[in-house]
Amino acid sequence: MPGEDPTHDAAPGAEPAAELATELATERAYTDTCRAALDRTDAATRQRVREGAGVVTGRHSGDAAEEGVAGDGASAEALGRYLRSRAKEVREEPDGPPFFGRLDFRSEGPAGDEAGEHRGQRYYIGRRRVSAHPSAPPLVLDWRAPVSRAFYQATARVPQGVGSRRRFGWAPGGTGAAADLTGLEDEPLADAGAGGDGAASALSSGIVAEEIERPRVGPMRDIVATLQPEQDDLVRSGPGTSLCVQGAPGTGKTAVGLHRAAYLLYTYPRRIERGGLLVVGPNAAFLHYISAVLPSLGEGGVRQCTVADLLPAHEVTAEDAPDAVEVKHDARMASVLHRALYARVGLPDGPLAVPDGSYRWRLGEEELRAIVEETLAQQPPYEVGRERVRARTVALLRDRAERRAGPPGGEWLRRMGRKRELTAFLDAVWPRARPEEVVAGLLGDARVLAAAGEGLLEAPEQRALLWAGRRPRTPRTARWSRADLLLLDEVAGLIEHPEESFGHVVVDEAQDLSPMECRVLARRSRFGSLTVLGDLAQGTTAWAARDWESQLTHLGAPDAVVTPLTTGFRVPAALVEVANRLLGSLRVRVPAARSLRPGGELTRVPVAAPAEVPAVVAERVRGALEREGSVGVIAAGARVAALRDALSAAGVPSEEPGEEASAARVTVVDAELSKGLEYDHVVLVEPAEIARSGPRGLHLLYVALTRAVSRLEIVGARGLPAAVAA
Ligand SMILES: Nc1ncnc2c1ncn2[C@@H]1O[C@H](COP(=O)(O)OP(=O)(O)OP(=O)(O)O)[C@@H](O)[C@H]1O
Repeated sequence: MPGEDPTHDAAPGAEPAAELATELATERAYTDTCRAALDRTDAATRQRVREGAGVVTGRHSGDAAEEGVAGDGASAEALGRYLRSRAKEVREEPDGPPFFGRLDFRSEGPAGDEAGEHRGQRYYIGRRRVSAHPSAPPLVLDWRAPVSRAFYQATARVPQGVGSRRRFGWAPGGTGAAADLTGLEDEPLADAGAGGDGAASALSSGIVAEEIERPRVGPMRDIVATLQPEQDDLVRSGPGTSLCVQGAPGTGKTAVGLHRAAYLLYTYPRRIERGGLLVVGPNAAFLHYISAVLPSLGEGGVRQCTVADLLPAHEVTAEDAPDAVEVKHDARMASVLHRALYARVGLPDGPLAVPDGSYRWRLGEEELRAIVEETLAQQPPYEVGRERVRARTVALLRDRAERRAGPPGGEWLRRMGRKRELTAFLDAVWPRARPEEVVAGLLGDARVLAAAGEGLLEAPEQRALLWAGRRPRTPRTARWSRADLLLLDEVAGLIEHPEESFGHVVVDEAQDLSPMECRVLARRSRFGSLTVLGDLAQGTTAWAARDWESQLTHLGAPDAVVTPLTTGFRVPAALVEVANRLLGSLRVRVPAARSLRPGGELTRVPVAAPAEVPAVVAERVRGALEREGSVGVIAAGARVAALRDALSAAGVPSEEPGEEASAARVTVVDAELSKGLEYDHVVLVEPAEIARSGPRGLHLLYVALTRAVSRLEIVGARGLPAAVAA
């Protein structure tokens, strides 16, 4: 590492202007060095990919070597894949600042000893590793490298050997060229007697405060330069651990989940990439909003989808009544379907005779029965069970044959396994099953449903499930509803484990998943781990979880540790206070949020007559547009169309959430879809309507109240719901 003065202890703002200017000039020169190295590495990577071989260099090279991708003769195919994926990033990765932080480790004093092998070293930290040459020491370390951890975790009380932490300020929207480096800030650590912890240091950093306050435009950004210690702890937990983050609104759950994904991919590329990493979000608008974060962290190619995207690809042509939807999402359905499937298995009702040339082998009913019963008791997937019965029946035949004429050969065994009589026996006791057949058989037949549902489903629930008018002639012609696809997936999973299985799954807004949806994910992460993100207070679906314990069990991660995050980075204090009033009415136990951001503007705009609301909203939006940042108009779903019309009549262009970048700064959003999103200025329309929009209306209002980064205007003719007004 270059650098003659690793213990540069300038206090923030204490430097004379001339000294700061010199420092800035030095850091700009370093920026140029990094950019030149990056350009060379990218060109070299492209060249190697064109040639289809070579040695992995530059970013990720450290972990790739550790993991043996390049070094130990692991297949050329793996190397090719690796290079191709890297080259893809080279092209796709947007330009940006080559580094955002610097660590100067101490060379003397007690903290110098703590520094260990890093004693006296200076490290720059960035989104990706930068090196001038594969064998040269890196110019910039990847933020995920082990030593970078001190950048996030070192405090004056526990300096971890760090003498000073430097943060860099870059012009927003710049390309990360030297001229875009606009400021720097030093934080001396390891000064005996200095107080403070991570959070205090974050608040005292002007650069962090500026980043948190920066107006929100476009999709979500990464927070890698300003991750807080408690967030970093979650990000860096190992691949074998499932964790659950119960985070109040705006505490960075989504950000933490995405950064953990990037961390796992970097640190455990083989383990995680083998299975693949999956990010699950509630809807397309949300996925669009978060889609740029992983690529900006250098990780393209991660699958980001909804639970519905994972389900069997049948066309949805039927719609369920609400009571049917509710039962189909209920955990009891898993047991009902299990029974319906296994109701097909029967015990043998006689002996089995299998011809073998001029001879006939006879197997007795008792021994056949034992095979079926024992296989059932082992609870293998249904299809595995069928093959197990076949194999064990053939083994019985082999014993007979062996006693008569010595051990038969492999060919004989294969021939026996394919015997018509044996397959007929299997079809009788353990018939093949297809998910469509099982589900159609259950929903289309009151007797089958009554048998499978006995003791599990009440009579009205069974009636709600039963296909009355739309009973199909065959499972092929069945018309499936959205919820039916969950049932089909469940049965498919009982028949055979899904082929698609992920090394790690990040689930956002997990409180909103039904038990049956949770099971879709549990099936696909059987050998992996989960990052479960959510907020019980923001549960708005009919089946939203009221506690994490049961939700985590449905997700197949009952041992996941639940960690609360309560420090909010989005909603300012004055607005958090309003939202917190609602918590008492929500019937869930969650710690209240507190805001890292002081201030916030709350305006109430009472409207005299309901008919005037759209025009008043348009007027307020026009006012909001005079200031910087995004504007979100949040309302009950039924109002959205009228509000869009009112805005367009007033000459204000607006868009729907998730639309590809357009010029509009205004988004009109159904409260249901506002989850996970944020706007600098929110115009909340008729909160009383949102509160009354269903059994979870107050939760929905809580979501809507917590979307504003700076300003919240509440517009309506119907007053505030009592729970908030209190
Ligand atoms: N350490 C941080 N530094 C800067 N900004 C941060 C930090 N943590 C979170 N933020 C910002 O706070 C906002 C909220 O983050 P995020 O959407 O991840 O929160 P959340 O807990 O998922 O919120 P919600 O529950 O409302 O969906 C985002 O703009 C995010 O970039």
